[in-house]
Amino acid sequence: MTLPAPLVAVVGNPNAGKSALFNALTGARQKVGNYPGVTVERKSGRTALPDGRSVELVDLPGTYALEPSSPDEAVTRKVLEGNQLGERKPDALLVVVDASNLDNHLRFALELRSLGLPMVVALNMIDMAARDGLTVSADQLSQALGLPVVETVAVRRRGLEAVREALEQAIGRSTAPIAVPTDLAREARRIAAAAVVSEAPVRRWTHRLDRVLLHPVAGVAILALVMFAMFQAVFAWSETPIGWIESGVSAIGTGVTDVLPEGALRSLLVDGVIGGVGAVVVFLPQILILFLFILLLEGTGYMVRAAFLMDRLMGTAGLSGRAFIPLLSSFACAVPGIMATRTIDNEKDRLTTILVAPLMTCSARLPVYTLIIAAFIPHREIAPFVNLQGAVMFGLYLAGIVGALLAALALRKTVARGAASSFMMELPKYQMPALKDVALGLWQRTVIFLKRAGGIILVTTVLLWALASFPKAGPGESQSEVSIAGKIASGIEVVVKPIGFNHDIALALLPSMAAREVAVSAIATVYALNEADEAQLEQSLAERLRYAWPLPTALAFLAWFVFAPQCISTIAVTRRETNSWRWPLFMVGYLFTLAYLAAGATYWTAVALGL
Ligand SMILES: Nc1nc2c(ncn2[C@@H]2O[C@H](COP(=O)(O)OP(=O)(O)OP(=O)(O)O)[C@@H](O)[C@H]2O)c(=O)[nH]1
Ligand SMILES: [Mg+2]
Repeated sequence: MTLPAPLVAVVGNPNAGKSALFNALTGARQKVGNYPGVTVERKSGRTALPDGRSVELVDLPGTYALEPSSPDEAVTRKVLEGNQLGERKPDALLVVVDASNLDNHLRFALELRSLGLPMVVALNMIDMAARDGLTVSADQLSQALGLPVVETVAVRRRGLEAVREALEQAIGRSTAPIAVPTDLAREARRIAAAAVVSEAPVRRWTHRLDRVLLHPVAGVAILALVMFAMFQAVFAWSETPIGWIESGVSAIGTGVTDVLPEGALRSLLVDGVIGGVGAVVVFLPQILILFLFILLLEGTGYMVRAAFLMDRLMGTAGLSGRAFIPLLSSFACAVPGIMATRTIDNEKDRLTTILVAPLMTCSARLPVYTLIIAAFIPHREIAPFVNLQGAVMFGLYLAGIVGALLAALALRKTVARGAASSFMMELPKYQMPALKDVALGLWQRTVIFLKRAGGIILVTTVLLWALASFPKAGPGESQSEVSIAGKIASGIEVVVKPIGFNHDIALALLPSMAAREVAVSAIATVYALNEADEAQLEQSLAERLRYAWPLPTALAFLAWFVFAPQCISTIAVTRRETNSWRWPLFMVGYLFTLAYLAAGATYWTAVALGL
């Protein structure tokens, strides 16, 4: 009776070069099949050891950790533990690691030691590492890791004989399991550092920076600080350019007033188009400052680190780490964010992400937030370099994020029951952001914003102008009460009065379903129609609001906008991406409920505090 050839499983992180090494070792002697019951390819082949014995190699899918997060990874784990149907338990492991990405790849290698199987480590891609200015020593790595390590360049067939020799020595040797270190990432970093002979400055700096920026406490604190500074800048740097746009808009308005005779056309242009759309356009500088920060952070390589830091936090809320990028793009707009959830392959993970994406503060909320903040929150330093206005804005963004995490947690316990799958990402080197890309990104945001202003916002505002202009108020009557829009608003007011909303807000709510910024243009238009008084027209919208609204009402309005799904496009894209009306309706329902409760709680708390 002949014994079957020893089985060696080729394992490692995705893209380590497993298949390349497997192909190089087995040459033409490969067989392809499927694991019974699962659609993962089983590729096996033979190679001859120096002593003439033959071993069977099986090439496994790339895996980040023993805890599987995908069906592929589940197969890998089962094979390694000898539980996969149709596969015997391996006699040894050939662990392939990428030399230029050692600390990431060593984590899995360290976990694998707990299986108690003989292991050989192929230190692959040393050519790529050398090109990056990194020299790694197989001997030093072997010592630090306590395993045989062989240098390979799989695609150039370098190191194949050494792998075969190492396998020959390893197979059959009894090996005790080594417990997985408690701080796996730190241990992997330590061992990787011990293996490095020399490193180019960029790589060294990247590692030094990462030690601080990826630290679970310091790193998160720095991220919060960066975000905080970003919102401070949104207010601090925008004042001057906003002043320019305001003067420009008001000059155009005066110009048109001078040229046209009094009448409906003049009112349409001055009160509707220029007054309404102009009130939104002034927020362009703030949006650009916000995106300048985001683009710079992306360009330096920091954004991926932010995702890495958030991964754990999102995991506790039941969100997949893959949700980070869709949620991050939802800060620009939930529509592309929701479309980006297609990269999440688990259905429940994806649904949860879609349902909470509208809670990320999109740039369309910025005009609303800024208007109310400028009107009601004093421009005052509460600490050195910390302005109250920026702090409130930061708080509103934070409220959205916290709301999203809590909502995800609740959804995971109810309609989208299940646990989140984690993922690992490759961290790029730090670099100077390419200014051309940043400029291009800002230009694109400008175009998007102005197109919205000239499109949906203009159309809705003109429509509202018409509804708010007719029928005309008689003497002693108020235009905003008598008009069609005013009548509709009075109906809505009944519902929103308990949460402190007034007639102005009730009037803005319906049209701002088309686009959130319309809340600003609508209020601006209605005020322009209402007040023929020249002196009042000279005042900015913020100044007029300050006198017209009590503070608790303004705060309730802010709280409302953190949660309310005031956006038809988001509802439409949710319908398309989930392929039914069920989830968009659910989303609208739960978000409006949250908005109502939050606004009410804010209003009554503020009233109780005597604000
Ligand atoms: N320069 C260089 N490239 C390599 C080396 N080994 C593999 N590659 C390349 O790296 C890429 C990934 O290699 P694969 O063998 O497909 O990696 P894998 O580990 O099987 O990846 P998954 O199956 O996705 O987990 C391919 O483009 C290979 O050509 C190497 O030693 N040097
Ligand atoms: Mg492969």
